[in-house]
Amino acid sequence: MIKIGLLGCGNVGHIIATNAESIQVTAVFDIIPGRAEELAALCHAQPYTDFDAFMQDDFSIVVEAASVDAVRIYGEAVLRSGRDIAVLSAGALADDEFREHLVEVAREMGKKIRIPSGAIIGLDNLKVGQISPPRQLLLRTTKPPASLGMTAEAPTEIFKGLAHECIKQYPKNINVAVALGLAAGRDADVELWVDPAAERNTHEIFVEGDFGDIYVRVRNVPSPGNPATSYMAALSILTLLKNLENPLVVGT
Ligand SMILES: NC(=O)C1=CN([C@@H]2O[C@H](COP(=O)(O)OP(=O)(O)OC[C@H]3O[C@@H](n4cnc5c(N)ncnc54)[C@H](OP(=O)(O)O)[C@@H]3O)[C@@H](O)[C@H]2O)C=CC1
Ligand SMILES: O=C([O-])CC(=O)C(=O)O
Repeated sequence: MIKIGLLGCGNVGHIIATNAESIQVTAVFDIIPGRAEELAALCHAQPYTDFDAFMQDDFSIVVEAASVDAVRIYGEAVLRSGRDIAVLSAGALADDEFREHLVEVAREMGKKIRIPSGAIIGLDNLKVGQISPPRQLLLRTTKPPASLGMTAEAPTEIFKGLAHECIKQYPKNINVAVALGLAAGRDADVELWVDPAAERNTHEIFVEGDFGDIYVRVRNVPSPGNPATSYMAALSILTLLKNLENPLVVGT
C-alpha cells in the first residue's frame, strides 16, 4: 500500500484522508496546528506544522493540496528528499523559471511531478498538442460569485487573458487553466466569469488544431468544504494515487 504525506489539511485534504482505501496517509502537514491535528485523528496519521519534521516521516509521495505558494516553498525539498510530488495547485508551474527549475531537480533526482486532471476532463489526449500545436486553446470558467469572495448582480467576466496572468490574480480558482496549458504545450487563453445564477463550477474547453476541433463542458459540483474547489478535483487526486502502481495504464 502506498504511503503518502499530505501537504494541506483543508477541503481536499479531508476528502483524500477520509476516502483513502488503497493508500495510507501516514503524515499530514498544515500551517494551522488545529487543522493538522484534526485531520490526523481522522485518518490515524501523524500531524505536523513543522515541514522538516513532516519530511522525516515514512511516505513515498507528497500530495500537495494546499496552495500555489506551498508548491513554490516546498516543492524542491520534496523532490530532493527522493520522493515524488502530486501537485493540485498546478498554477505554481505557470512561472516558466520555477517550473523549469523544478523539472530539472526532478530529473536529477529521478522523481516525478504529477499533475492530476483536477477539475477538468481531457488532459490526457490534449497532450497531442505537444506534437501538433493547437491554434485555439481556450478555457471559459464560470463560478458562483461567492466562491471567489465577491458579489455580482448579473453574469460578469472578471478576467480575459492568458492563464499565467489569471493565476496570479486568482490562485485559488484557476489552477485548471495552467494544467490545461501544460498538457497541451501552450499557455491557455482564459475567460473567467462569475454568475449569480450558477450553482456549479463550469469549465468549457475549446480547442482547434490539425486534428479537428474539441468542445468539452464540465459542470462540477462544488466540494463540501470549499465551494471554489470542485469535488471532482479531490476525486481526481484519489484516482491518480489509486492507479500509481497499476500495471495497466489507460489514457495517453
Ligand atoms: N488543479 C485543479 O484542478 C484544482 C486545484 N485546486 C487547488 O487545490 C488546492 C487545495 O484546495 P482546497 O483543499 O479546496 O483548499 P483549502 O483552502 O480548503 O485547503 C488548503 C489548506 O492548505 C493550507 N495551506 C495553504 N498554504 C499552505 C502552506 N504554505 N503550507 C501549509 N499549509 C498550507 C491552507 O491553510 P490556509 O487556509 O490558512 O491558507 C488550508 O488549510 C488549492 O490551491 C486549490 O486552488 C482546487 C481545485 C481544482
Ligand atoms: O475546482 C475548480 O473548479 C477549479 C479550481 O478551483 C482551480 O483550478 O483552482
